[in-house]
Amino acid sequence: MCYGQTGAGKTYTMTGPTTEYEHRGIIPRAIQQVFEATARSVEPLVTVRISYLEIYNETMFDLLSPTGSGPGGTPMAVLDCPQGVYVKGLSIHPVSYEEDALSLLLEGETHRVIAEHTLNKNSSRSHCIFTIYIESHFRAFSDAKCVTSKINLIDLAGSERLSKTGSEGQVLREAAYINKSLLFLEQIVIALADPKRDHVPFRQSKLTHVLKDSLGGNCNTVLVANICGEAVHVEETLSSLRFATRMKWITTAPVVNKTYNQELP
Ligand SMILES: Nc1ncnc2c1ncn2[C@@H]1O[C@H](COP(=O)(O)OP(=O)(O)OP(=O)(O)O)[C@@H](O)[C@H]1O
Repeated sequence: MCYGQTGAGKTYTMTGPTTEYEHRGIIPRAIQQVFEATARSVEPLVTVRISYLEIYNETMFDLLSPTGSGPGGTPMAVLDCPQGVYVKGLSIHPVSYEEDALSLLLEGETHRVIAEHTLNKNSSRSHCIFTIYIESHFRAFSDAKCVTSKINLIDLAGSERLSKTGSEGQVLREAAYINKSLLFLEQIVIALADPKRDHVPFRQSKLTHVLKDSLGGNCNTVLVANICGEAVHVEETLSSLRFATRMKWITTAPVVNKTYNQELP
């Protein structure tokens, strides 16, 4: 997950420039590694699926089926289930090759909401979650075993000091949603890091609810704190580093998601 002030390079870190493959971002690299690993493994029969969710102004959109999540389409909702949270109505696409997954990433990118302000010509106005679902079936066991995993690759919208971005109208309204949802995220992180807190209010925003099992659940979480190095941004830099420090206080004890006696395809 990439976190930081607007224009600090979160989208660049996650996706990289479209023209220079050698500088590709974390998402294309993760896709590559997943497919390299599946090609190497002989025993498990692996299926890989992809979804791409956008949260814009507290509303969820399916970047891989934009009309489906628009007006009149399937309403999307975050649901809690024993295996974790999932988004009802979000399309999930099976992919067999790295290129298929990269095409879906590119397709989703073209549907993201962006706008221009003083600090970034192409500022993301939404939080985006690219998810890779991996299911491995092992036939060699007497009881067939299935291992399921999920990688959430998250490009958060950037926090904005309105005095610096000079945003107006729609862009200003978007900034208000972005700053509010990042504040809720920070509150969740503070609550998760406090062992005495017995209630963590994940449901107070779509972002925190969707990320419930990526923050305090059965997961490993890596945060990239993007900062602008100039002295003029020192306050935002300190704020991002404080958030990153709080994230480090959260402890999780992930276990492999195994199920037995699954019907093999
Ligand atoms: N490491 C880098 N090398 C070259 N260019 C970069 C790098 N990081 C960021 N940039 C450029 O800086 C600009 C801002 O980066 P980017 O859009 O990734 O910021 P952001 O943190 O996602 O901003 P926002 O929160 O507003 O969406 C872009 O033009 C991007 O190409």
